[in-house]
Amino acid sequence: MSETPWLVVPAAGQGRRMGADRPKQYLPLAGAPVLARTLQRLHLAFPRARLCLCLDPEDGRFDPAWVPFADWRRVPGGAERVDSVVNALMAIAGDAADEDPVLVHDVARPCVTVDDLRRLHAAVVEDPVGALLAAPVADTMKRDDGAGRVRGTEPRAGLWHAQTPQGFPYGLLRRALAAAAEHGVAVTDEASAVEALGMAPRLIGARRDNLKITHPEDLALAELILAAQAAASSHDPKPR
Ligand SMILES: Nc1ccn([C@@H]2O[C@H](COP(=O)(O)OP(=O)(O)OP(=O)(O)O)[C@@H](O)[C@H]2O)c(=O)n1
Ligand SMILES: C[C@](O)(CO)[C@H](O)COP(=O)(O)O
Repeated sequence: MSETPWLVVPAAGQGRRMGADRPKQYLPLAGAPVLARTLQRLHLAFPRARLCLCLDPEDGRFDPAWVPFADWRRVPGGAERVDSVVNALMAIAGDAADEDPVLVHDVARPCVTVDDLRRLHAAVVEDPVGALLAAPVADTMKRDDGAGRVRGTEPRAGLWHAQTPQGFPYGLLRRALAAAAEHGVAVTDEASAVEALGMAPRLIGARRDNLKITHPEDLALAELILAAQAAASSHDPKPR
C-alpha cells in the first residue's frame, strides 16, 4: 500500500448556480483561479501525491501551469460529478492498488486547510471503510411544504454537513461506485456509495470554513476566509 494518497479532483462542472461568464473554477480568487488555489492547498498538504484532474473535454481555459504536482494526469469529466470521479478511478486502474488511499476533493473547495487535509488522510489510512470531512449542523432545520411555508422543524441532533475530501481505499471506492450505478443509488458524494454497501465511513470533524463555492456571494466569502486563514496560520500562506 502506498500511504501517499491519490488525489482525484473533479473540476468538470459548469457552475450553473454561480451564473458567471465561465465555470466557477476559472473565476479569480485572491489573484489566481479557484482551480489553482485548490491545487495549491492540496499540494501543501501532500507534495508527493499523484493527481487525477477531471476536466470537461471541451474546456479551453485550463492552463497546466496551474498544477503544482509533478505526477498528474488529465481525465475527461463525465455528465455528473460521480461520472467524473468514476472516469478518474478507471484512468488509474493499472497503477493504483486496492488498498491505496484515494482522496476525492471538489475543485470548488479552495479553503480546506492543510491540517484538516492531513487529519482526513490519517483517518483514511487507518480505517478500512474510509472517512470524510464534515461539520455538525449548527442551524435549526425546517422542512417546507412545497409551497413556501414551513411544514415542520427537523431534529438536527446527529446531522452533519458532508464536505470533501472524502477518502477510501481504491478498491472499495471502485466497487461502491459500480454497485451504486448498477442499483440506481443516487450518489452526490463518495460516502453515499460506500454507505449503500452497508458500511459506515468515519466522520472527521472539520472547520466550517471549508466552503464549497456554489453561489455568487460565495466567492467574496472565500476570499475573506483565505485572508483570515493566512493571518492566523503559518501552514496556509498568504494568497499571492
Ligand atoms: N459533471 C461534473 C459536475 C461537477 N463536477 C465537479 O464536482 C464538484 C462539485 O460540484 P458543484 O459544486 O455542483 O459544481 P458545478 O457542477 O460546477 O456547479 P452547478 O451544479 O451549480 O452547475 C465541482 O468541483 C465540479 O467541478 C465535475 O467534475 N463533473
Ligand atoms: C460532494 C459534496 O461537496 C459534499 O457536500 C457535494 O455533494 C457536491 O455538490 P453537488 O452540488 O452535490 O455537486
